[in-house]
Amino acid sequence: MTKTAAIIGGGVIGGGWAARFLLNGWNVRVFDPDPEAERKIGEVMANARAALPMLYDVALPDEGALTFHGSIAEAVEGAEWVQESVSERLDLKHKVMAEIQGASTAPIGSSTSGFKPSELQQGAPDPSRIMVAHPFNPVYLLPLIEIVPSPETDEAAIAAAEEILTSVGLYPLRVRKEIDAHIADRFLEAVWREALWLVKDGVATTEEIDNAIRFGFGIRWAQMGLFETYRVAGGEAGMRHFMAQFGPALKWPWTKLMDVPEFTPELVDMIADQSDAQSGHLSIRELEKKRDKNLIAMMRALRQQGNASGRLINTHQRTIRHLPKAANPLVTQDRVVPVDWTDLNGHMNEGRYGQLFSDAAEEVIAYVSADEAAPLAGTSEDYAARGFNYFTVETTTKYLAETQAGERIVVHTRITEGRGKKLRCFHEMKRASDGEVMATCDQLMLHVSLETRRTCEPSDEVLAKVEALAALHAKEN
Ligand SMILES: NC(=O)C1=CN([C@@H]2O[C@H](COP(=O)(O)OP(=O)(O)OC[C@H]3O[C@@H](n4cnc5c(N)ncnc54)[C@H](O)[C@@H]3O)[C@@H](O)[C@H]2O)C=CC1
Ligand SMILES: C[N+](C)(C)CC(=O)CC(=O)[O-]
Repeated sequence: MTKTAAIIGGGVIGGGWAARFLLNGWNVRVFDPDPEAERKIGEVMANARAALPMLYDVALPDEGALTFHGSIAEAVEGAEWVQESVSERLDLKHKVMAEIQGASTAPIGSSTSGFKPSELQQGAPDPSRIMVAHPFNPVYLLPLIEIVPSPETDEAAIAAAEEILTSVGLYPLRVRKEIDAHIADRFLEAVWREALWLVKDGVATTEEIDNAIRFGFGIRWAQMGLFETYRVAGGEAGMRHFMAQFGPALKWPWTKLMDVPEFTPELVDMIADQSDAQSGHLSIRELEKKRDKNLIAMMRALRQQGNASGRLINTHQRTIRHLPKAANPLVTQDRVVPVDWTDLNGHMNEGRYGQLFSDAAEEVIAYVSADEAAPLAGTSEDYAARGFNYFTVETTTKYLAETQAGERIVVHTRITEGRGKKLRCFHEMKRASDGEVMATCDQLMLHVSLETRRTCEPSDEVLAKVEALAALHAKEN
């Protein structure tokens, strides 16, 4: 049965939450008194629909239903999860929590950037169901959610939150003790404070500060964070040496510590003018699109390495992927062309067709070798772990129409020869929207032992599945 989330407050963050749940197959019920809320969420949804599917190599679940409601009580009806994302005012959050709990017993996550859960729980009918679930913008792409319970939050509610958020591809990080601004915003604020001083003191422009981040430590942080990065920087002696060498510098006046530059009109003008000079030629929507494409390309690179956010996406993908069903043809790919697959001609590069048809062949191998008892049942990875695979020895690809990033494509595969060690497939890549055939690939594979690295006969079970599929595909459609 389709699950339901209620989103209370549909601004920048509530819109992102709505998109994350909807694109993962949940129904979403929204309440926001702003008459513009529906339009704003529509714009976030458009960005999310263009972006999130590109992170995966399989189709996301069918989108849930998005509905708007006239009151909090109506919006939370039937919801398994309530996400509060109203403006950052404690009195408003208290009022909203009371209204939610007047109509629902579901666990509630608050998007608050700074308030502690015990502050949110003050005066609430049932504090045990309230916790902070702090996301990062854009919520539909960035996986981190800081889960901050107070001692009054019920363990079962926290466990439910962790399960729900993981199921939609998020990374719930439980914060051990409540503290103002949780973990990440404390860093962000410290960095921002320093940056304001550097601009005010004329040391750097907004663009130079951004360059100092994006050409250097910003890239490092995305894959190893802070401590692992510094451990490596300590050389062979690791963290102890790093601390001995750079620890004393913490006491030198490298930073302005807690001093905050006053937001005088001059400072605000200086920063806003520099920011306009840096990025004013692009609208916010254009900047969002640029940001989303860069994030997708970076996270897909981390997927290839199986690290950090990339590892999370790989794990999540396993939960939404399905083994192809016996059919003529077999549907071996259903996905959206990601931004990093295009080239300077602005279309999908020919090398990526090889990747796509290779992925389609992996699905055929997964189908014929599926062993329900095996740990990775239903993936070709599992067959390789059992010491066998098929190697490609010949392909002929025809490129029939241009393919753009963001297009949903399907691959239909037929087994044209399935005898002994031989497995020959004919793949047709089609545009999902109109069924136009955009490329074809004739691929011959041979069954191989990964131990001897030589061809060998498949087992009787695998061969029987290959032959049955070949017989099915020999029939006219
Ligand atoms: N903008 C950001 O970068 C991030 C914000 N947050 C947190 O998310 C929350 C929301 O922030 P934003 O989305 O940025 O603000 P926003 O101003 O874009 O959206 C707030 C929304 O709440 C709605 N609202 C006001 N009163 C309401 C009520 N009684 N019931 C339902 N909706 C109501 C407003 O109409 C507005 O659409 C805040 O707690 C903020 O700290 C968390 C992470 C990042
Ligand atoms: C600026 N902010 C404190 C609202 C930022 C966040 O809370 C998280 C983010 O997305 O950077």
